[in-house]
Amino acid sequence: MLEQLLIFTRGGLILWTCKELGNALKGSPIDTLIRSCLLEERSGAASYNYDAPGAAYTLKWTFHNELGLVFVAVYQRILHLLYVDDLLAMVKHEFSQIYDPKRMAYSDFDETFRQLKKEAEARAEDLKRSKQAVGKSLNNSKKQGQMQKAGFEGVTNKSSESNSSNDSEDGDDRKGRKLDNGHSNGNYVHNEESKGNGRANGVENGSSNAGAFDVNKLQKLRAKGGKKTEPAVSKGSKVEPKKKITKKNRVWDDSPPQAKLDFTDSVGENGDNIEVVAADHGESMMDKEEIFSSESEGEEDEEVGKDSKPETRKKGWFSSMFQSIAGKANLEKSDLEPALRALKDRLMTKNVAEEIAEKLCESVAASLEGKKLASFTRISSTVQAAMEEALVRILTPRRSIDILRDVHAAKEQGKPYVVVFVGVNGVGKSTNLAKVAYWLLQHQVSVMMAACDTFRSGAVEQLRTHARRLQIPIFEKGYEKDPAIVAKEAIQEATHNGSDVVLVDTAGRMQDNEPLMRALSKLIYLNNPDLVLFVGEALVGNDAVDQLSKFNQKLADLSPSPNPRLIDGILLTKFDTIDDKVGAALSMVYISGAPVMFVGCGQSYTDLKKLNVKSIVKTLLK
Ligand SMILES: Nc1nc2c(ncn2[C@@H]2O[C@H](COP(=O)(O)OP(=O)(O)OP(=O)(O)O)[C@@H](O)[C@H]2O)c(=O)[nH]1
Repeated sequence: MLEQLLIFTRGGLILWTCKELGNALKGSPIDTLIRSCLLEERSGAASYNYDAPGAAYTLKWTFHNELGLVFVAVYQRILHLLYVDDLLAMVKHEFSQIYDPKRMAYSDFDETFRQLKKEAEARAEDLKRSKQAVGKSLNNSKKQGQMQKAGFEGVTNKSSESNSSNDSEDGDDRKGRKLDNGHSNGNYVHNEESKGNGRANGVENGSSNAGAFDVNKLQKLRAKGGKKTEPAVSKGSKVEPKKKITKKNRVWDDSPPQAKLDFTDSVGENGDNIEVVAADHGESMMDKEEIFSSESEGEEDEEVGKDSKPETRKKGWFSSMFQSIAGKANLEKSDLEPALRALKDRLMTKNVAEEIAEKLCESVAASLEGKKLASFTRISSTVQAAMEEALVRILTPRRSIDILRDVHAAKEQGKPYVVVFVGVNGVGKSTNLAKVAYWLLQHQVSVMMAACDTFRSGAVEQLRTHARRLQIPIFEKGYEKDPAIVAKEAIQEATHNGSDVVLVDTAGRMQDNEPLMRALSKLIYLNNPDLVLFVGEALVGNDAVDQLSKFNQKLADLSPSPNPRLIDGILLTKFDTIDDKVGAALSMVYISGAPVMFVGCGQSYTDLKKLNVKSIVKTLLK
């Protein structure tokens, strides 16, 4: 059963919920969806699973981008409700008809919804029944085929019947799909469901379905002596030579009037050929325009007004390009694709992991589809602006992360503030731990280091050197000790000697190394640090996703606690070595949801900075 359906604005104002459903949802699935999916640019996904104690929900949604509305349906995951997409699409359509930004209450929508839900359920039921019917008929025709093979008279005829039955089935299936495409809600309805829609909505569709196994139809087909698809193919192939015949009209010897050479304007007999050439040309030019936003935008925009008026005239590449820029009423996915593809490539050249670039583009597409393009606005500019917004949103920390404030808060409670540095080997954990220590010292915070890399030889000495240079205490117990215990003793020591902060160095480990990940999980569980800082290299590309997602996954899976601590923040190192390939910052934040708290940009103690979101976004889109 559907648990709830909500309609709210992108600003978060709830306009309508189904009172009839009225079930109190367990946990907070809607808040979680907004926080972890919609706000984090993951809205390109098809659905979202939410688990609460005693409930496992699936959430599906659709946007009306033009009106800025969000429609969310919640149902028990176990039920696999087939009609939800269909229902959402219809609710979106109907609600958009009555939506008024000044209106707050929509109780009149209750009845409409009840009706829409009934219809959607009926269609899903029809679909289920027709599927069963198809299954049965398929079995029957198989059985028939087997009997024929077993030696009945007229074997050839019958077998051709069985063939045509299969062909006919395919043919009708195709027909069904075509009809579905015409369905106004087609974009949002699964193929399966839209098949159902088609059948329920139209007599023609219904008969086409029945016709799949209609004996009369089969006999007619057999009489024609050919597959159902053949005439269509031959029809199609006839069209081509016709086009070619028109080509012959272009006889250069006839010294045609000069005006005919102006292909951009021609509507004459040669129009087809000219249009093909012109259209191709136009498209490729358009692609270029989508990728590189040109400086001469203003000039072109002026032309838009002139050229886009005579709709019926055939257009050359010049005018068709403008039509694609300004002539569209509402943006469709196909309009956005070239610009998004270009943007995805650009993000990837900046070292953004492919998976993330892809998801971001899907999300931007979802946020733009159906939106009206402001007149004279390029699709590429619109897409770029939407992507810029999305990137800023992702990279801007959602909660305030003020370490100095938190350090003082811990101090007031009489305990040290504990930071654990984790990450794979050689990324710069110890060096950047020392930089953070230096930064804290600059802010009159007393620091103690804890040498909990008891695994790699030389690690303790390396940290000791930093401690000596910075003149701060270090807690060390040598090698082959349990790092979780060493950290615990270090924190006790810091509590006794009144250190404000304990910085815990840990051994580098690969995300797949289970024993080491288990040890890290234990260290975190036992000491409950205030901050788990993932140290990652800014040089990584696709590997960033694997590192961070597996670190988080292992910390969750291997923790003895039911509420395991995950990564709280990111320290991105070696930023000085990457030029404009700043994509790792985006990939890491996107995959973990944790903010970049520091950026290491050199090998001296002062080379520690805060991330400048604006400049990163600018570089990513440059
Ligand atoms: N250019 C540059 N080099 C850095 C930066 N941070 C660390 N390094 C260098 O990276 C190398 C590895 O640094 P470490 O601090 O030893 O790395 P680690 O993660 O502690 O290493 P393991 O303990 O083996 O896992 C050293 O040569 C550092 O000088 C940085 O921000 N920029």
